[in-house]
This record gives sequence, structure tokens and C-alpha cells, in this order.
Amino acid sequence: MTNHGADSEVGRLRTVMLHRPGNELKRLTPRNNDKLLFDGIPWVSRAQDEHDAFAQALRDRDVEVLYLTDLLTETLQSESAREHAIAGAMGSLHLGDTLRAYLTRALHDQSPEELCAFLTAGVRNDEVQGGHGLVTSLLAHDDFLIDPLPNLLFTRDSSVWIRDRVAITSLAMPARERETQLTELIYTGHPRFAGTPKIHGWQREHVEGGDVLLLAPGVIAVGVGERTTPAGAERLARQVFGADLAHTVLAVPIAQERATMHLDTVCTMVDVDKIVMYPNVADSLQAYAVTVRDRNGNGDADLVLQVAEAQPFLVAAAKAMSIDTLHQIDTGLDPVTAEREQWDDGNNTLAISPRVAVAYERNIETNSRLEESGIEVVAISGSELGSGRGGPRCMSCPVTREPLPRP
Ligand SMILES: NC(=[NH2+])NCCC[C@H](N)C(=O)O
Repeated sequence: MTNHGADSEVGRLRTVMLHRPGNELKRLTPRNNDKLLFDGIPWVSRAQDEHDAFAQALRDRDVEVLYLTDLLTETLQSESAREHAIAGAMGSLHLGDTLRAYLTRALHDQSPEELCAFLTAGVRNDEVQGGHGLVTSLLAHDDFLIDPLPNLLFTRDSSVWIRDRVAITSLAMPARERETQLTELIYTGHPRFAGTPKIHGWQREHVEGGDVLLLAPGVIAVGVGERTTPAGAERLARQVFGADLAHTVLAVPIAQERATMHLDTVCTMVDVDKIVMYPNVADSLQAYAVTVRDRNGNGDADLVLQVAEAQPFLVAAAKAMSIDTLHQIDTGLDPVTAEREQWDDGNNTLAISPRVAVAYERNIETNSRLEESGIEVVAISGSELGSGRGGPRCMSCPVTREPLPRP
């Protein structure tokens, strides 16, 4: 078994899981893009070129790139994985028994590659040949029988490695719910991940990976807002404490709105003690430090949690990380530029190692401040990729990072 896992946001990145945008993006129309959580209609081939350049920039720095669809196709070689996958996709209450039975049979006849394509790009009513009863006749021709998953691009959200465990997350928006059935299949069935212990799960309280920041070994910040719920943050805390994956969880309230859907839209780590942060929230961001007061028994539910009073985020974080200061990279931007660059994911960087971070090239001001602070910026273009509102961090799930040297 390969050693996978991560205990920080900045330890040398060795392996990352990406999703190359595919036919699921071709499903977006001006009528469904809001529901599918895109702000525009991307030019798909250009988005693929941009994504290929992103992957290449990582490979050029000796990062192994795994593609979600390759892992899924390999997983679907197994009959039991295929059954699970098909049953998951057939769970929708849109279908009715006649159509469900027909689709189940039809999907069983597909090769792993084809099945992977249907699971990711979905199936539209007019793609089903012949009349299959009342439901297909009454649904509109462009209704989806299996919804497409355009947000698979954002692999950060659908699973998170914490130390040697992988958390299958529970996504809050209906358009993304099914993504975690796929990540669960991969981590359960793919030989590469055999034996990996899992935590959380898509049936549990909402937690999205974009809200989970591994600030330092043992210290995890969890954004609580539009996506991760307070109960989700508590559940995750219990599990990481129960498995000894962390000693402190910082619950960080963020505004419940699209611009700040995840904690990683306002801040990301770029060094062991440096964070790039949206200046318009820097002064107001607060954190509740959660630790274990008592272990009454063996189960996660037996833990008695200690919740400290809210403190400024940077203060609470530095304390939990046992460092003097968590330096906020002073982006020093005027509020309007800051707001524009935050919207375009300027604060959403992916660290390859301490002080080396991938960022969208368009955020000129934020990037120049990063460079002035000694961070090497690996700039990628994201004019099309960005239409889903996600940057380099959202588009990557670190599978293996080298552990940071312990102080
Ligand atoms: N970690 C992140 N910030 N992910 C961005 C996800 C964007 C995606 N369109 C959504 O709304 O869910």
C-alpha cells in the first residue's frame, strides 16, 4: 500500500487528485447554470487547455497527478463497485420504477469507461431511446434523468485527507450531492487505496473540503457558513479527536453567501506561518477553538468537547499552532480591487511546498503582494476554469504531502 495522507496545507505536495473538465461542462446552459453552481457557460475546450496547463505545472514540479475519472474507471472494473455506482445514481426520485429498471439494465451493459462517462456527464431524457413509459413521456426532453456533475472539477470539496485518513465529505448543495458517492467508491474500491481508513461520509452532517484547512499538524480550521454546518463542524471535530488526528479544531464562521462559500475563498496557507487573506474580512474573522476536555469512553460521541470563547482568527490560530504569529500576507489592496480579486479566487492558492503556490495569473495585485512577501507564484490562467468560482486550491485534492518537520 502506498503511503497517502497530509498533515498540513504546505508540506511538499507529492500526489494530487484533479478532475479534467469533460462533457459534464457541456451540459451547462443559461437556464441551468445557477442551479449547477456556475456563473457562466465555460468554453469547454479552452477550460481543458487551461486545466492541462495546471496539471503540467504540477508535474513539472514533480507532483504526481491522478485523475478522478481514471481512478473511477479503474474502480468500476469490479462488479460490486459497478452495482454500488449504479444503485447510487438510480436513487433519484425523478425516475419512477419503469425508467429506473430500464436505466439500471442499460447501465449494467456499459463498459467501465462508458459507465464513468454517464455517472459524470449524466443522462438527459432525450438520450434515452424509445418510449419507456409515463415518466419519459412527460418529462421535458432536456430534463436530466441522471444529473451531470460539473462541479467535480473542484476535487477539494468531495474528499479531504487528514493525516492517513480520508474524509468523505457531505456536500450541501443538491447539485453536488452525488459527487461524494463517486469519491467514496474510489476510496473504497480502488486497489491503490485498499485499507485506507475513512472518516465522515456523505450520509452525515454537511462538511465540504473547501472549508477544511490543515493549518499545521494537529490544527484544523473549519469554515462554517453556506456549506459546512455547525453540526458538520462538530461531527468532524469529534472524529478527528477520536482518531487522534488533531488536538484543536478552529470553527470559523464565514458569511453565508456565494462569494465566501468556503473558508478557502477567503484565506489559504502559503507557508508554515503565512496565510494569504482577503483584507476585507481579515479584521473580523473569528474562531472558536474546540479541544477535548474529557474522554468519557471509547466512542467519538463520548468525547466531552471544550469550546473556547470566540477570538480573532489569527490570534486563535497562532495559539493553537504554537507559533508567535500567523502572518497575514498584507495584500494591502483597496477594497474594490480586493473584492474583485477575491471573487476571482485570488486568495485560493494551492501550495506545492512552503513559499511556492499556484495562483490564477489574473489576480495581478494579490500575486504581486505574495511575491513581495517571498512567495513564489506559479501562475496559471483560469479565464474559463474560473467560471465555476473556484481556484487552484478548489481544483485539487492533495492525496500525499510530505509531513512538515516537527518543531
Ligand atoms: N473549495 C472551493 N472554494 N470550491 C469552489 C466550489 C465552486 C462550486 N461551483 C460550488 O459552488 O460548489
